[in-house]
Amino acid sequence: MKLAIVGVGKMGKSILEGLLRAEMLEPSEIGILDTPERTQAVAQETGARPLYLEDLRRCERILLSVQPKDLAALAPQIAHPNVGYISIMAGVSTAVLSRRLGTRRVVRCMPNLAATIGKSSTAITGPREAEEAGDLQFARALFATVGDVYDLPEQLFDAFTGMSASAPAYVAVVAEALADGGVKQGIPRAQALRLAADVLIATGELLRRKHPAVLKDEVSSPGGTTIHGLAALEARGVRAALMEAVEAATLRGHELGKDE
Ligand SMILES: NC(=O)c1ccc[n+]([C@@H]2O[C@H](COP(=O)([O-])OP(=O)(O)OC[C@H]3O[C@@H](n4cnc5c(N)ncnc54)[C@H](O)[C@@H]3O)[C@@H](O)[C@H]2O)c1
Ligand code: PRO
Repeated sequence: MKLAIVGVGKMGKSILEGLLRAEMLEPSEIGILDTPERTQAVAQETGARPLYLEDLRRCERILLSVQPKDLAALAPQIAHPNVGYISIMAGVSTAVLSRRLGTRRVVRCMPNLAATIGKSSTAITGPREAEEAGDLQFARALFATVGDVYDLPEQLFDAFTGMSASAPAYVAVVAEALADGGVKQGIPRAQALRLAADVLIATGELLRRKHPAVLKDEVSSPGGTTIHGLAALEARGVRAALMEAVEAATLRGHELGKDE
């Protein structure tokens, strides 16, 4: 078995689907382990092989996509000397992974939910032993099947998590609030939600071509509608709120990574 995925929830399943879509591995080369019901359902849907804990020792690499709180109980059951580990757990450092799993063949990755549609931005880091064993190279290829991959120094991982990985939730709140604003002014709910999604997608495309400040200035006619809307946003401290959101999420990453 080339790869076992432990935890095929939202993220584990997205990555599984990405690597199957890209034909990086055959379904028969991938094993999955979750609750019995979830394992069965995802195996049936994707063709990946259902695994038991004892099968993991025969896998070349294991992708860990369980919650950080589940690592302590899980690690002793899955620690095998000849396996390379790839983790997407928020906050959990390569040092903690190494200690818990008893190997330096550990890779820390941080994708985001856009992996579901092949548009994740994924940060990757790992020690020399993971590079030498080909684990980093494997992880780069794996995450390239679900979007863009960036090598990132580990000290920036919690910041990357608080910004890029958490951002889909921040932006979803912005979309919902925009739609609420439209509904308050009389636009039907379904139409308001569609308009909010469309303008976020289009603005994302524009932001790839021009600086946010330029885009903002181009939309804001002198004495027009937008500058009045912007003044209201500034009065409510929207910039500070977003910066504080990234800081709070980054600090939570530090906390999640503390190993007792
Ligand atoms: N959701 C995101 O946007 C996102 C983004 C980047 C990273 N992450 C990280 O990815 C990891 C998974 O997040 P998710 O959103 O997919 O969570 P999830 O709850 O959807 O999936 C976790 C899965 O792990 C399974 N699981 C729990 N304990 C297990 C065990 N001992 N053995 C096998 N399976 C077990 C659960 O049944 C569940 O299906 C987390 O560590 C999170 O920090 C999440
Ligand atoms: N979702 C995970 C969390 O909220 C990690 C980043 C995105 O902890």
